[in-house]
Amino acid sequence: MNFGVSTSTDIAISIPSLHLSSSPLSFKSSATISLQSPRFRNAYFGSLFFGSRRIARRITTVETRQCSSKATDDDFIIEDVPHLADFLPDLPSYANPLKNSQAYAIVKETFVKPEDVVAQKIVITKDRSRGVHFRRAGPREKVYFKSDEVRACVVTCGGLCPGINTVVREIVCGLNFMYGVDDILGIVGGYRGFYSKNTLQLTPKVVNNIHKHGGTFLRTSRGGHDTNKIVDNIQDRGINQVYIIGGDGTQRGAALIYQEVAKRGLQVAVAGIPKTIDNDIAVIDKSFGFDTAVEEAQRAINAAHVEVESVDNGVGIVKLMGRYSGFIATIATLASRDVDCCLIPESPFYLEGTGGLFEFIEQRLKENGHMVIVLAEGAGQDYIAQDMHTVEEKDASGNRLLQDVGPWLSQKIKDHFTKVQKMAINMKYIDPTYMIRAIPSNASDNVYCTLLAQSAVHGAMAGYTGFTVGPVNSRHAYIPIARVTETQNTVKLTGRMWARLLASTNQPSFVTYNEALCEDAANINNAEISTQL
Ligand SMILES: Nc1ncnc2c1ncn2[C@@H]1O[C@H](COP(=O)(O)OP(=O)(O)O)[C@@H](O)[C@H]1O
Ligand SMILES: O=P(O)(O)OC[C@H]1O[C@](O)(COP(=O)(O)O)[C@@H](O)[C@@H]1O
Ligand SMILES: [Mg+2]
Repeated sequence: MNFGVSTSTDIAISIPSLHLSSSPLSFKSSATISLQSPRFRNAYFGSLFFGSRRIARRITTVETRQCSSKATDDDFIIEDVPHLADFLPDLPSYANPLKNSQAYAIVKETFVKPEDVVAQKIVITKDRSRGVHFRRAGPREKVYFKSDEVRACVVTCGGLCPGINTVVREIVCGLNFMYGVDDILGIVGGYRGFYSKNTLQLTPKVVNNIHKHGGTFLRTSRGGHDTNKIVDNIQDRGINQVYIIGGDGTQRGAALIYQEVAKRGLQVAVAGIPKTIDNDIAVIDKSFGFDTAVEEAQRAINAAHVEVESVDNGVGIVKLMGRYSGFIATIATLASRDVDCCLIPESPFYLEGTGGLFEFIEQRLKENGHMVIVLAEGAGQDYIAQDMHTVEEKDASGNRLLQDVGPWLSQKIKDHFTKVQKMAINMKYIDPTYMIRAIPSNASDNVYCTLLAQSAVHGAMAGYTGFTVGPVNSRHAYIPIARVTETQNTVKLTGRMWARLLASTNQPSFVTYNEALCEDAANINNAEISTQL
């Protein structure tokens, strides 16, 4: 790895954020540090097996002979994931059986190098910090499980999303075809299934066709996470690899399972695969099924447009999913070009007065005779609560239950134009909410799901645990679970994506720059963290 300096000289580095090494480590920059060396791992994991390790490396001595780039001090941070050997130091390792597999026999570099990392910041400025890096996903030379000793399980939790069945299928096939594992259990009905339901035996044959169907073959649920009962069950059943497919709530639950497993000193790898239709999972580029959902949303938007184009003063409203994050609405709007206005949870809007929604609707109706509004289900929730004096309710997982913004907004618009403006409008309201997530994934999401599943399998076999897998700047990485649960991914009002949307629809932005800054900060900090288990 080249740290932006010479490729052939010795580089002395020290690790200032960690007090475990008093003398700087010295290594060849071309071969780089071995993250898997027992010295490295034991030194930095001993007391830290509950969380991610944030390892800041400052290159303190640099000689530049071959490289033209400027030699400067440089921050290089790796946020690494735990490994079973951190709390089971005597764990034996074995040669990876992939070496002998037909699929990988002709691959030039079968195994990912221990020092390969994925940069979170892809656009960097010369002389500025390179930021955070994650361990690259993929098969490792050594595995920490014998194939015939693996007893894996797969569970799916939370809401549906296109592609869940593909991930389940590919975990089963990946374990079986790549690593010869044939003891794989399906946990039925989400987290509570660990202690309240019988398991299913999963084989490549059993899961062969499930990717062609929407939903989850394993069924799912909200609530019911009881860490002790779950880990007792894992222990009782002799499970040693746990694959957990779910969103932010699920990943929080997975982190607790990992911690309990580590506390009990069990040789159990816990791997999270992020799933959510809302695309609200931090760090990763995009969640699987999102593109499929956006594509399906186009059909609803198109229908709304056709309807309102054919009548006088047609106002179409399409409500799409997005509890706290308006990604589906934003991207569906950008993709469609038939949308006049997009309303998302991150951006508060107002109806009356100058710059308000009513004024904009009136203007568009005068100009075009019709208009289409795309509405994320989480938009305007505070507005509705104020207007209707509603009491906040939560679902079994602790997520806020939303007020139905679609009918509320439709009624407000109708009332305003009939009563106040004395203008008849033709309202067409379409709510395809569940239709966009209850479908099988499209081709590209299927490929994405396969990569996620195979990366998770490689990671667990290699002994990594407490990780979530996902693409970071298009490269799959192992990300510490805590990193994906500490914040939620939201549409940034001060970002270029939202600016592109505003430029494309030419809708009012409803907020000033300073308000947008505040909203962005609040959306990150106030992201509701479900606590009810
Ligand atoms: N903070 C938490 N700690 C432990 N488990 C949680 C937490 N939040 C949610 N869960 C569990 O994760 C599962 C799914 O959570 P939910 O929020 O419904 O969906 P998602 O994972 O898709 O966001 C539920 O079984 C829930 O009990
Ligand atoms: O009716 P359900 O199944 O609780 O799901 C509704 C919610 O699920 C979501 O799809 C998000 O689900 P997750 O939190 O599981 O990703 C939201 O968009 C929506 O508000
Ligand atoms: Mg969620």
